Amino acid sequence: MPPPILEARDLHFAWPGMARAAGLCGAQRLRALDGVSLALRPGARLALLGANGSGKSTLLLHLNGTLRPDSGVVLHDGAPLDHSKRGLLALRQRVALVFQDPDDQLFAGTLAQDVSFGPLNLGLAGDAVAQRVAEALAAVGLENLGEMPLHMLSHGQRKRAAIAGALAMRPRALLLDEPTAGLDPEGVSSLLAHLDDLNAQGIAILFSTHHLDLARAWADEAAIMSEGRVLAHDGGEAVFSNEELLQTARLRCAPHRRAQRAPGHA
Ligand SMILES: Nc1ncnc2c1ncn2[C@@H]1O[C@H](COP(=O)(O)OP(=O)(O)OP(=O)(O)O)[C@@H](O)[C@H]1O
Repeated sequence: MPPPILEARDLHFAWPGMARAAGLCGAQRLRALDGVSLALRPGARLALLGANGSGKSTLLLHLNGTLRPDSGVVLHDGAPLDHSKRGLLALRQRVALVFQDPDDQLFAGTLAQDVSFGPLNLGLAGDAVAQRVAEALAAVGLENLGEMPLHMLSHGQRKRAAIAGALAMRPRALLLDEPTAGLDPEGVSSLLAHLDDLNAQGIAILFSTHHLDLARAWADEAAIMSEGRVLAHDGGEAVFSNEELLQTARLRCAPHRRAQRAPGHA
């Protein structure tokens, strides 16, 4: 098995104010991450599954160095992350995170301007930047929309634009937080096809979701998060067929039954 590109080892993390909030509402949960370990290997197709609030986004923010753990360590190619400005710039050329809400990521006037931000920041020359922008837009099927103002793109197009911005850094690992949220079925299938192409080019892909069917359809391996812990990380079917595990992680629930109306009730 190849060594991991990224590895989280025993991460603990509490958001500021979490303990106080837990006290106020009587909750038991004091930390967003409670001893998380997870490895992402070259070429992986890994789904990070968990119910709302299980800690997926918090973990992804640790994997790209945005957050620093209270304890534990994230390794990139076997070395602890360097959180200096220079270290993070180097990391983000290798590991790109795409946020759940594209509007947290996109900010420049036109699509092409936005996607060129990362390469420009690397100090690349104009031709090299243009080349990267063209490649990234083509990889997500937005090659004809480069001059479009961002606010004129649909939500699905903005999701793909955010991925293009990440790809322009030519990463080896792409971390996607709920990439299908807000997409219609056609948008989901087109996004998965783009992810297939990227993975075929050797990019390791980790995406978070709470949709079991989606994870089952796309991923080779799955990690299940619950209450700030990784309960299991294994080949897809070993995880997806473990009903007890899926129920513990609140990824399966009893079907909703509509209440019966009283006889004679109009
Ligand atoms: N900015 C924040 N400030 C304080 N607490 C936060 C913040 N972001 C997340 N949390 C808390 O951290 C825990 C984990 O949240 P996180 O967003 O990582 O979960 P998630 O699995 O990504 O959820 P979702 O599927 O709803 O996006 C939750 O208890 C949440 O309330």
